[in-house]
Amino acid sequence: MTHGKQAGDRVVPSAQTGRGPAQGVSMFLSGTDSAESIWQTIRAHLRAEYGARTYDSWLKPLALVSVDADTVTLGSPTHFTADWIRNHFAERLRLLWSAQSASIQAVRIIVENGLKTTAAAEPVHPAPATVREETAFGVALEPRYTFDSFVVGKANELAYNAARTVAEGGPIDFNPLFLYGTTGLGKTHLMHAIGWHLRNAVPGAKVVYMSAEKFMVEFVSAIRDKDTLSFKQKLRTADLLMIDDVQFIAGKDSTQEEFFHTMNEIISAGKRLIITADRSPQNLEGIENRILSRLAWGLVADINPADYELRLSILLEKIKRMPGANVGEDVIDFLARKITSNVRELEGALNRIVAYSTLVGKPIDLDFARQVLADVLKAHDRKVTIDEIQRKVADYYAIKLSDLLSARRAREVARPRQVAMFLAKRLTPRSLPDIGRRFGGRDHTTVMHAVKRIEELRADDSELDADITRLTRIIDA
Ligand SMILES: Nc1ncnc2c1ncn2[C@@H]1O[C@H](COP(=O)(O)OP(=O)(O)OP(=O)(O)O)[C@@H](O)[C@H]1O
Repeated sequence: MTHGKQAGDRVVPSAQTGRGPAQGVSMFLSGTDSAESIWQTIRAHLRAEYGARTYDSWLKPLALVSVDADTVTLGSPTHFTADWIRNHFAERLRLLWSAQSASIQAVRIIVENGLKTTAAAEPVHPAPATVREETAFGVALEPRYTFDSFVVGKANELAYNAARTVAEGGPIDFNPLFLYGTTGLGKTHLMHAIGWHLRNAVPGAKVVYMSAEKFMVEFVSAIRDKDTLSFKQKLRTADLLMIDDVQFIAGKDSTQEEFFHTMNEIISAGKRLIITADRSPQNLEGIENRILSRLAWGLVADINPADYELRLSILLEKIKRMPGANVGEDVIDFLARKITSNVRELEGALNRIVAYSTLVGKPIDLDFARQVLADVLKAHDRKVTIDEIQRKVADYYAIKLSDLLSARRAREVARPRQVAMFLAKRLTPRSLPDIGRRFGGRDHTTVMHAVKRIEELRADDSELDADITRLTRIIDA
C-alpha cells in the first residue's frame, strides 16, 4: 500500500482492510464515538447533501487515514481527485468534522493510491443487489438507475418511450437520441437504464457511457500519450455510445472535432448513439453547427420538471427502496409540494431526513422534516407577489379584481381589500407605501390602518380568522 504517511499520522486499520471500525483513532476524539463511526456519519451527510452522483464520483472513494489531535487526514485515490476535493469540499468536510468533534480544526487530503473504500461505507442505503459492472470503457453504470426505478409521468414520457425503444435492441428509425432538460431531471438515470436493458436484451453488447467531460479528458490524455488510435477504437467499437452533458464541450474546438467524427462513425456503422444536454440543440451555444445538425437528424426529446403528482410518485418509489424508512403521507406531501426545483434535490431532501432520523433516532414527522430541511426550504421559498395575493383574495371572495383595486367603499369589497393589504404586508417584504401604490395608489396610512383593523377583528371574529388561515395556505402553497 502506498501510504503517503507522515510523522504523527496514525493510520486507521479499517481504511487499509475495509473491515471493522477504526478503533485505533477513537482515543483522539471526545465522546465515545470512534473516528470511523463519525466518518460514516459524515459520509451519510455528504451523500444526502450532494446527491448520489456527486457523492459517488468524488466523495465515496475518500478514506479515513488518520486522526491526530486536531487534524483529520483523508486519502483520495488520485492527485486529480485529491485536488478537486481540496478545492470543492475541503471546507465542508472540515465543518462537518468539527460539528461532530469540537477538537477537530483541520482536514487534510492526501493521495492514497492503494486504498479500498470501506465495506461499511453506505450506512444510509444498503448496497443495491445488482453487482456494479464497469462499461468496457467509460464509466460504470449505476445499478440503481434502471427502468424499473424510473417513474414515468407527463414530464418525461416522450424521453422514456424513446429510451425504451433504443434499449430494446430492435431496429430504430432515429439515431442519435438526444435527451435534454435542466439539471437533476433524470437524463443520466435514463441513459444508465438504457445501458442495463440493452445488455440484457443483446448479450455481449458493448455499452459505453461517459460524460462529455470525461470524453474530453480521455481525448486530451490520448493526445498527450500519442495514442489517439486506441481512444478512437474503444469508442467506435461500442454498440451503444452514450455521452452525457454535451454542453460541457461548448467552445472546446478540438474535442468537438473528435466528437463529430465519433458521432459520424457510430451512426454510419448503425450503432446506437445517445447524447444528453441541459438545453435543446437550438440553445446549445458554442457547439459547432455540424454537430447540431447531426443531432437534429435524430430524435430530440425533452424532459420537463416533474409536476406535483410525479414528484409524489417518485418519492413513493424511492421510499419503497429504503428498507426501514418510515415516512408518513403528510411528510411526503410536504416534500412534494415544497421541493419543486428538480428530482435530485427532492431525493436529496428525502435522503437527508431519513439519514438524520437514523442518526438521531427520532421519528420523521412534519416538524422534524421542517427542521432538518430548514436551509433547503428557505432556498426554495417561493416569492409571493402582491399581484398574486390580489388575484387570490378576489377569487376567494368572488369579487372582481378591478373592484378590489377600486375606490369603492362598499363593505363586500372594502373588507377583502383590507384582508389583501394585510396579507401583502405579512407575506411579502414590501413596504407600506409600496403596498399602497399597488392598491390603486393609496396612501401608506390606509394600508397601516387596514393591517391594524384586520389584526383587531381577527381576535374576535373566528370566521375571518379562518378565512385568513385558508387564504395564507392558498397563497403560500
Ligand atoms: N422519473 C424519475 N424517477 C425516479 N428517479 C428519478 C427520476 N428523475 C430523476 N430521478 C432521480 O433524480 C436524480 C437525478 O437524476 P439524474 O442524475 O439522472 O439527472 P440529470 O438530468 O442527468 O442531471 P444533470 O443534468 O445534472 O446531470 C437521480 O438520483 C435519479 O434517480
